[in-house]
Amino acid sequence: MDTNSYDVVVIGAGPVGENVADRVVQGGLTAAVVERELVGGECSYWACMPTKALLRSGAVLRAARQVPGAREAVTGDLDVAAVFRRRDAFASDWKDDGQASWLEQVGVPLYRGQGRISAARVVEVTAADGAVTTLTARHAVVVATGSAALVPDIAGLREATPWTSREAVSTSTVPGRLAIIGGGVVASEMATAFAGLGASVTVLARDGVLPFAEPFVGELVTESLQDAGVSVRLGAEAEAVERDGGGTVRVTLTDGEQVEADELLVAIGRTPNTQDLGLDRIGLKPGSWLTVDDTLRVVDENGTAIDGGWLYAAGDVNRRVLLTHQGKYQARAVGDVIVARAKGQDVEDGPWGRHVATADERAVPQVIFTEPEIASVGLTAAAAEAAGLRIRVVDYDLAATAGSSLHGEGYRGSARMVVDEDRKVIVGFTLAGPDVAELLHAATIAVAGEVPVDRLWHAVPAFPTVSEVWLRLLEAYGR
Ligand SMILES: Cc1cc2nc3c(=O)[nH]c(=O)nc-3n(C[C@H](O)[C@H](O)[C@H](O)COP(=O)(O)OP(=O)(O)OC[C@H]3O[C@@H](n4cnc5c(N)ncnc54)[C@H](O)[C@@H]3O)c2cc1C
Ligand SMILES: NC(=O)c1ccc[n+]([C@@H]2O[C@H](COP(=O)([O-])OP(=O)(O)OC[C@H]3O[C@@H](n4cnc5c(N)ncnc54)[C@H](O)[C@@H]3O)[C@@H](O)[C@H]2O)c1
Repeated sequence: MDTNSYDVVVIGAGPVGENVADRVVQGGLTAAVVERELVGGECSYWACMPTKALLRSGAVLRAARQVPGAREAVTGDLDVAAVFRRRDAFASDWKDDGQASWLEQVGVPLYRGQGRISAARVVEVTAADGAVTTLTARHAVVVATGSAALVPDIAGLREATPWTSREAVSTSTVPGRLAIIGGGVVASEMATAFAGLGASVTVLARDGVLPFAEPFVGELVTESLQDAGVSVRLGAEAEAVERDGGGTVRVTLTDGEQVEADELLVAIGRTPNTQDLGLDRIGLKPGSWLTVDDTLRVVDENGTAIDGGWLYAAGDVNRRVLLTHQGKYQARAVGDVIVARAKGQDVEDGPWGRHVATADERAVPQVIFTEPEIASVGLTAAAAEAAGLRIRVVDYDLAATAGSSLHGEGYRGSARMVVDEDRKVIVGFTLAGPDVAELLHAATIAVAGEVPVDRLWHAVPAFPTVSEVWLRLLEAYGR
């Protein structure tokens, strides 16, 4: 048995773990990373990058078809094999040499295998050949093990070998008929992608389509999925599933109706990768999400850092926000706070301080790459009200800007600004429309920067761009 000591041991080399280790090393400490699969994690190989590659070709084709002059040049349909080849390249053909060598370059040793906490500050790594290496952390262990698709206990579902996001994202065949359980982000993006690739898609959206977003988001995405031939079954709940000898999957709904498909994708949320992590060795429950304080230190049910505070959790596994960019933001905060604590420096843990992830609560940006694209930051009107804020909501038809009419024919979209009336700052902003992703950061700056609405009148959007919606929203709000 080898024993190796580092200042920090990071379990999980997804986007978050990689960034924690890098940050710690930049701060002058040593760090090692443990990874059981591919360096780069879910995001690089089965989530963000390959899904967006699957979606992009269809989006470009739709965009070209909306512009006279370009439309005439489009004479065929998507080249499905070429779409999959591009996806493969974005998933680095499911090889992690590039990211593993980046770790080497930044001075972070990689231990391949299953990491398990065996005692305070001690991590055992079991390699594929069964060899065990023991790593000791002088200052901190950071759990960045991410999450996996949640498969619910629906009768017959597991036996029917459903797809999770992993299979959907990495397939190289388009099923003739694809049924999807769920109406969230994965369901909406994959319905968009596979409908574009030629599948006949049915979405079983028990709780609606994108129900956590502003209501117009679900309406617009549902409408456009239906225009693309997708059957969107709002309120449909799967009760039983079976796959027959011929490979057909039959989903029986609670109302007795049956939906048939060639593949079934389950997309109802995530479960933390903490099952086989040794949590029981330190008094925590295997399989549970790890609760953290504002400096990302794992805490017990009373909010007390466990065992003197050597254990941190960042990224999906702490359930604060299940998004890559937000996990990497946490990674920067957690890397810096571990360095500060190790060096006896001041910890800036007040709101918006250097060592906390305040934006997780009120300023999370997200883009959903459906048709139309959805770009949002901060609170929805409903969430702001639930948080007790006195708000005013301003809506604007995005298609009414000069920029959007130039963008393409039949532009459909909407924008909503949620203003905290007591502080006169924007606390939420949602855009739905073609190519709105790149408009989002302006809103993120306004929300995180708490820019007063009066000052925003001086932030003049260029003409003729879709960003002119900012001016229209301010005009509707008044001054
Ligand atoms: C289909 C899909 C599309 C998505 N698209 C987007 C998007 O467009 N934008 C966005 O921001 N987010 C997106 N997300 C979310 C994003 O993928 C996650 O938020 C992100 O991957 C979380 O990063 P992480 O490092 O916390 O975890 P992960 O990426 O899950 O990485 C964790 C790593 O830890 C390893 N690991 C786990 N347990 C152990 C152990 N015991 N020992 C050793 N190694 C271990 C795993 O193998 C993995 O490599 C998407 C998610 C899905 C499912
Ligand atoms: N573009 C992006 O930013 C992007 C893309 C994909 C995934 N993600 C992230 O990945 C995570 C996982 O995505 P997801 O779509 O799996 O989860 P989700 O939380 O977005 O949506 C899951 C949906 O399934 C519904 N649901 C829950 N249990 C159900 C059941 N038993 N039967 C039917 N419906 C049920 C929920 O009401 C919810 O609407 C999300 O948190 C998301 O942030 C992000």
